[in-house]
Amino acid sequence: LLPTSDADPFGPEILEDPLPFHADLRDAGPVVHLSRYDVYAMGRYEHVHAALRDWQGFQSGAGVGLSNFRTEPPWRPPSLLLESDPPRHDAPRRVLAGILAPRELRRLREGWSAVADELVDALLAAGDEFDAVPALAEAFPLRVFPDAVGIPAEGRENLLPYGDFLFNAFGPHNDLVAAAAHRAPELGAWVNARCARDVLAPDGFGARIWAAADRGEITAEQAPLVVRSLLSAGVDTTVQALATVLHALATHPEQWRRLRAAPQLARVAFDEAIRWGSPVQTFFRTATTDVRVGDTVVPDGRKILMFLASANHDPRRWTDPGAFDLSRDPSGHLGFGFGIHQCVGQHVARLEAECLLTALARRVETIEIAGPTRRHHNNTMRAWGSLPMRVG
Ligand code: HEM
Ligand SMILES: CC(C)Cc1ccc(C(=O)O)cc1
Repeated sequence: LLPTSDADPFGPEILEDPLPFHADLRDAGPVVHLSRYDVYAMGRYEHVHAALRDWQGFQSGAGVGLSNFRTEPPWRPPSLLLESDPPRHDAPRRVLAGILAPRELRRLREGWSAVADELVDALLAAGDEFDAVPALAEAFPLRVFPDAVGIPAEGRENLLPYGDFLFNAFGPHNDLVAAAAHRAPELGAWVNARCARDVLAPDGFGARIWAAADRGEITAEQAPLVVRSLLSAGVDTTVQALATVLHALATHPEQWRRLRAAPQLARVAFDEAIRWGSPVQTFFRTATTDVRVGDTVVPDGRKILMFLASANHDPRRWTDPGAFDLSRDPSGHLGFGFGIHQCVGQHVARLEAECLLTALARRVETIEIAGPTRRHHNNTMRAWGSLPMRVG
C-alpha cells in the first residue's frame, strides 16, 4: 500500500523547520504520495541515491521542478545541463567540467584568499558584531565569483534576486513565487545580456565557454546558455552554503576550536555543513517509464520529489546524523546531488569556503550568535535571512 500525505513541503511551517517532516517521510516508506501536488516523495538515502544514479528512469529533461516540461512551457529556455538528458547534456557538461576542474581553479586561489583576508580584516576593524549573511556569506561570493565569470561590474546586485526567483520557481506557484514574479522578466533579461560574448572579460569562465564554442566543443547558440548556468547556479547556492557553515560553526564551539587548531579542516567543515544543513533541500525528476521504487510503481510521466536534506540525515546511512561533527567523513552526502548531474561547480564552492573559513580561523578566536537569527524561506533553498554574529 502506498503511504499518502497531505503535508505541504513548500508551506511556511515545513520550510521553517523541515526535520520532523523528513523523519515522518523516511519512516512512512521508500515512497510517499503527496496528495497536495500529486507527486511522489522520497526521503531515504538508499532510494534518493539510486534515483539520482538512474538518469534513464528518472529524467531531468522534463524539468527538475514541479512543472512538467512535457505539458507546460518552461518560464525560461531549459538549461543545457540541469534540464537536459544525455546526449544533449553531454557536451555542455564536458565543457563546463573542464573549465571548473580543480586544476583550473588553482590560478584563483591566491587572489580569493587575499579578498577573504581583506574582507575579514575590514570587518574586525569595524567592530566585533555584524550580520554574517550580508557581511560574509553574501559579500565574499559577490566579490570573487562574478569577476571569475567575467561579467561587468554594474548590476551584480541582480544576481541574488535572480537566483532566489529561480530556486522558488522549481516549486509550486505559491506566495513565494507570486511575490517576485513581476521582476522575473527584467531579471532574466539582465542575466541573459551578461551571457553575450562581447560583455565578458577575456580571461573568465564565460570567455572560456565561448572559446570552447570556437573549438567546436559546443555550438555558438549553446554558449550563452552555458554561461547562464554559471550565473544561475553559482551565487545563491554558495551564499547559503557559507551561511550554513558559519551558523554551524557559531553554534558548535567545540567544532570551531577544532577548525582553529587545524585550518586544513575547512574543506571537511564545508562538506559536513552541506550534509548537515543541505542548502539545496529538494528537486524533482520525472519518470520516463513505469519505474519501481521499493514495492511501489511510479507511473511514466509522474514527478518524483527528492529530499536531499532528508537523505543526508537518514540514520540508515549516517551515525548520529543530527550532529555537526568535523571528525565525520561526510563524503557520499547528497548535498551536491549525485550521478551525471552532480554539481559541476562544487570545486568552485569548496575553494570559496576554504578561503573564507581559513581567513576567519586565522584571525578570530571565538564566534557566536549574538541575537535572533531569521530564516529566509525559499521553495528549494534552506536559507538564512539574518545571522547576528559576535567575534572575539
Ligand atoms: C555549495 C554550493 C552549491 C550547492 C549546494 C550546489 C548544489 C547542486 C546540486 C544539488 C546539483 C544537482 C542538481 C540535479 O541533480 O538536478 C547541482 C548541479 C549544478 N551546479 Fe551546483 N551547487 C553549488 C554550487 C555551484 C556553483 C558555484 C556552480 C557554478 C560555478 C554550480 C553549478 C551547477 C551546475 C551548472 C549544475 C548542473 C550540472 C548538471 O546538470 O550536469 N553549482 N548543484
Ligand atoms: C541545485 C540546482 C538546481 C542548482 C542549479 C540551478 C540552475 C542551473 C542551470 O544550469 O541553470 C544548474 C544548477
